[in-house]
Amino acid sequence: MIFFFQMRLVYICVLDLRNMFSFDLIIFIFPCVLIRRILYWRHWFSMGEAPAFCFDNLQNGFGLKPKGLETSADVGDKTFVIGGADNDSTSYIGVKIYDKSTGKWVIPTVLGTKPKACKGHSAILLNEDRIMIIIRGSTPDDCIWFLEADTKYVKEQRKFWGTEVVAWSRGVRGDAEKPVVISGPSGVGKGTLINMLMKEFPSMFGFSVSHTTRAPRGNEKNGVHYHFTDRSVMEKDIKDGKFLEFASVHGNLYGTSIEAVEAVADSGKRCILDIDVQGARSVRASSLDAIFIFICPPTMRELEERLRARGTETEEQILKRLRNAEAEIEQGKSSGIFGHILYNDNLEECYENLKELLGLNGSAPTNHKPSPKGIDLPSNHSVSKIDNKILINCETPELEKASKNLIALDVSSLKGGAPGRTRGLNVYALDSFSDGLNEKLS
Ligand SMILES: Nc1nc2c(ncn2[C@@H]2O[C@H](COP(=O)(O)OP(=O)(O)O)[C@@H](O)[C@H]2O)c(=O)[nH]1
Ligand SMILES: Nc1ncnc2c1ncn2[C@@H]1O[C@H](COP(=O)(O)OP(=O)(O)O)[C@@H](O)[C@H]1O
Repeated sequence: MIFFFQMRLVYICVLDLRNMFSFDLIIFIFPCVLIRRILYWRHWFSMGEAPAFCFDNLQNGFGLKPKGLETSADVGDKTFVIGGADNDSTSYIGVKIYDKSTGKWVIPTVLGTKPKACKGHSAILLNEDRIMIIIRGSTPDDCIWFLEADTKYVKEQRKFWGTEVVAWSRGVRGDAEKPVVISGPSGVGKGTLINMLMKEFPSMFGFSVSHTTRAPRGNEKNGVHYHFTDRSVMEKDIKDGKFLEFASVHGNLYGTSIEAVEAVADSGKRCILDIDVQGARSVRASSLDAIFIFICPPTMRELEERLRARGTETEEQILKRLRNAEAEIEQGKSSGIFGHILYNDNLEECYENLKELLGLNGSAPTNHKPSPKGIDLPSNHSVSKIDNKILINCETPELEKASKNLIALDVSSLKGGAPGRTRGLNVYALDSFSDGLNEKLS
């Protein structure tokens, strides 16, 4: 009996639906769709703009649908929308996040160097944690960027800021040589040894110009020896994540900006950092793979004589530096931070030892890598992805004449990343590229 009534109910429902279908169903469904669209658009109008992209079903984490100036990518339950103006200004590409779990839009804290606003870009999701952006019609050095959405760095920064965080990183071809970190007490001869190295191998080494709040000495130039900075400005830059490391040394603030190290690597040179033991410890804990060298004085008495003979500090400053020197030498020798300890007794001998350690004594080194060139992309191209290769199909009239017009970016050995550059991009033309175009990429 109950079964009979249930069947009857199902039958009536089906009949009702069939009756509704022609007219009633349309009346029922249409407002639902309309309300959903209005709710969806409301997000956009509350952001001050109309939707300029469409969400697509991404296959295997790849495939973004650019429309107008914006692209979007899903990472976990968040949709990252890239394009339009930056939150603060119209100069940079903006980022906003739609959190599907809460149904809310979030403007994230944006770290790293941001790419400038552009006429358009393509975007591809890589490894479920970063989005590669290819900027149309930009300069060769400025066309590949990475927006880190869920990398280790972003996860750490999210905890630190207590907000949603994304981080930009510029893509660079090839890899950089290991930087050299040189530490030692004030007056031991670090600057002297570094100057000798830079003078003998000017095309090989570049100095990481630190920031400091100390006053310049008579012969020191801003931007060459240090970036002399106000404490408040430097503290803000540190908070904004612009420094690889920083420390309070002899009562002043010193720090290595990420840009200082990356600029040297960009020029194809090996970066030298003259930093104190605390700074060396921070670099050691960072993702920067470096060689760590500690310079020791022959005796404390000799150190004092060199400091006094240099004549750049007041008596009070000299005494402070000498007091700090003992602890620094102790740490330099026993902390395990430094892979190499050199004694600077005789300057020439110490310099020879330094060169040997860097593989530079004997004949002039020949293994100096040329500075990696940028990628020369035409302004019109389309992008696709196969495994670890991004294929860029060029559409310029010049390239249409070529037998093939594909550029491949190999992203299988990416290194580094935000807050510095993403290195290790490998770029090549596909096989039957004409010779002239192959040259462009070499
Ligand atoms: N942590 C850190 N230390 C630095 C930096 N730049 C310089 N120093 C160190 O600060 C100390 C004082 O440097 P400076 O005032 O130039 O005096 P000097 O070493 O006697 O010539 C030295 O031990 C430097 O190695 C930096 O960017 N970070
Ligand atoms: N081996 C050495 N013997 C004697 N004087 C030295 C030696 N090395 C460096 N000096 C001198 O010691 C002083 C301090 O050297 P500097 O390079 O300024 O030290 P740091 O950069 O470590 O503070 C300078 O006047 C320099 O010419």
